[in-house]
Amino acid sequence: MASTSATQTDGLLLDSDMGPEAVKRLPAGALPLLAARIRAFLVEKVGAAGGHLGPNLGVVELSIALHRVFDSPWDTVLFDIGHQGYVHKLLTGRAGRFDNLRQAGGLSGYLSRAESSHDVIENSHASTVLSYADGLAKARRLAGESDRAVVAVVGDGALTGGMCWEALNNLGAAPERPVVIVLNDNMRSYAPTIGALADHLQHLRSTGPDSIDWLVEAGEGNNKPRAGAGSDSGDGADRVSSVGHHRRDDSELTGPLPVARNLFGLLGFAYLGPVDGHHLPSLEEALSMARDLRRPVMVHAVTVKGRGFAPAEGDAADCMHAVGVLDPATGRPRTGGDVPSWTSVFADELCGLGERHEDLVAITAAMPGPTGLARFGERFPDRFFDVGIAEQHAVTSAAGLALGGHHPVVAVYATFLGRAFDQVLMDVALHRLPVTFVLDRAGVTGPDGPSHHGMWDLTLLGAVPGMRVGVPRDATRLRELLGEAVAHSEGPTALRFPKASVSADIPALERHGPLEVLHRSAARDVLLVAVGSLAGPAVEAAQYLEERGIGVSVADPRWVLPVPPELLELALQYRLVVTVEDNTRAGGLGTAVARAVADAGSRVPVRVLGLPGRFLSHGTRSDILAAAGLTAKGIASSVLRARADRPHVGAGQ
Ligand SMILES: Cc1ncc(C[n+]2csc(CCOP(=O)(O)OP(=O)(O)O)c2C)c(N)n1
Ligand SMILES: CC(=O)[C@@H](O)[C@H](O)COP(=O)(O)O
Ligand SMILES: [Mg+2]
Repeated sequence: MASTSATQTDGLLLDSDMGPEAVKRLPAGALPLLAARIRAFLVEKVGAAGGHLGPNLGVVELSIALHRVFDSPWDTVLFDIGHQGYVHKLLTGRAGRFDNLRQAGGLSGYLSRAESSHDVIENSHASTVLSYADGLAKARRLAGESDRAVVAVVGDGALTGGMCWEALNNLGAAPERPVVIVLNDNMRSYAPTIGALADHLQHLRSTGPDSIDWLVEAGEGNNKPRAGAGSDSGDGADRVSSVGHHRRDDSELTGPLPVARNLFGLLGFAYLGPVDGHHLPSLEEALSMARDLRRPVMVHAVTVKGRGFAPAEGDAADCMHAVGVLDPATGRPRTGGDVPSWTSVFADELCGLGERHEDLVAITAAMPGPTGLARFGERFPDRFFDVGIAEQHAVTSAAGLALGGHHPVVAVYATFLGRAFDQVLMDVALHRLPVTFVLDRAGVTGPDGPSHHGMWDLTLLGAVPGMRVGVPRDATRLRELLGEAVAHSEGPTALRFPKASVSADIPALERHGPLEVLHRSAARDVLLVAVGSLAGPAVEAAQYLEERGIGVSVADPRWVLPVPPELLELALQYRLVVTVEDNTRAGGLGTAVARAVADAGSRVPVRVLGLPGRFLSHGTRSDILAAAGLTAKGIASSVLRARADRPHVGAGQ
């Protein structure tokens, strides 16, 4: 085999237009150098911009092998979540675009059909990939294109999500639809993956192919047992890699397939593995076999999250799952102010409440660290539950805990609550159960793009009978509202706060029930109703307008949904009401206030300020809020425009 010089490899492989064909043409001997170059590239670019470093370092060889064995985009290679798609992007002509990774107008941190025909799933919510694969495989078969492979890459964490098992139930029963599932098993979500599935994967990893007791040959159904493949059964099996992928001679590919005695084999999948997910020859062998089997198959690849970058591999917390700007030499964060985050205020307060309320329990869906529940779990291990990436289960399990006399706190990112809306509505609210939902990353999150903005929770929760939604404007109100929420036993409550440094405290001038007045004008011109952290910009806007002779008062309802009667009473005293929320305008607080004012028979105009009713691309939180007019300047401009539209409306009309 001709040796490939480093220069040629370097020059050829990470050019901005390098595509899968170039990767296929590479001699096997050049691949370790390609992998090393990709790792160095990832550390440099993700260290400079922030992003998902650990997950992508773990799939370098897997992504190379996928693009050498399959012909994307003729074959479809799907990634679950897509946070581990950087290497795929590098191998599909986008190496030159990583300098503005996750920045407005730049490369998305997830897959993007606008970027490439090689990208399919844009949704970053976990556990969807097998269902997409099921649908695509059906479409390929109906089009007579079953020769186009459908490959689904799913993580061990995502496999704890219920949707995966709904899809496996369908895929395993359809031998005529040859979906290739690639399980990227790095034993972690953020933290180590929990549950019986994780235990089963550990069994498969630790016992190697001998764990595959070839029970019976498929097809004729004869019951001739076969020795464990990969052992010294003398059946010609030989290990291709250290982890234990075994090799069968070609005759076995055409003959009836044995059934592996493991979860996937018993569900109808051929099982190939465990394969060393960093050993390229084994990966290419297993993926080629999977491709040629022409039936549903699970390739179990064992990888290391953060592989090849010591600070990530050794990071016990989360293997640098998602990082900010780093020093590539040390892996240490370059930024990181000392202003506490909303999450840290919540984490501390919940621990304090846990001391005072023995009925308090906490539930996370595989995100103890990012949601702040890890501290509660360390303090109260018996009252803390990580259920895996399983928000639907988290919510209904919380309902069960509430039925058992506890007050569960379910902490999830706001965007992921949508996954469990039916459970919130029918398993919790219908039974009027005391469950508190704490929605972190509410509103615009920024670099994680459209499926990560938490911009629909007020709309969803506003439709839930008996649900009370609190939105703190600062740390003091977060502590107050959390205490009020866990003391509320007549039904569910929810609190939401953004991915940001916590806002400076804004004292109240007056208190009317749950509502606080933050800025009072003698003239009852305009009432600004500010939701949560937008109170600061609203007060700033009011001060700006007051200097220009326009009387603006600012109210913070604190408990925003259902609309407090005190808010309606106040609104009816003004000539114009303007609501401001970090939520889609479609059906949030503003819509509820407008409806309450109309239902009261009043003609006071209500102008709703919020996020536009469309998907918002990635960028910084501040830029996206500014573009939506949700800054002091934007709010002031909107008030001026609203007044100009209705110059003569009197108070209380
Ligand atoms: C429904 C949902 N819940 C939570 C998350 C947050 N999240 C992003 S990546 C991740 C861990 C995924 O673990 P795994 O599937 O094993 O992939 P890995 O990061 O290990 O490659 C989680 C929980 C999500 N994207 N979707
Ligand atoms: C992919 C995923 O869902 C998260 O890892 C996402 O990147 C949010 O991370 P933050 O915790 O930085 O908001
Ligand atoms: Mg994982």
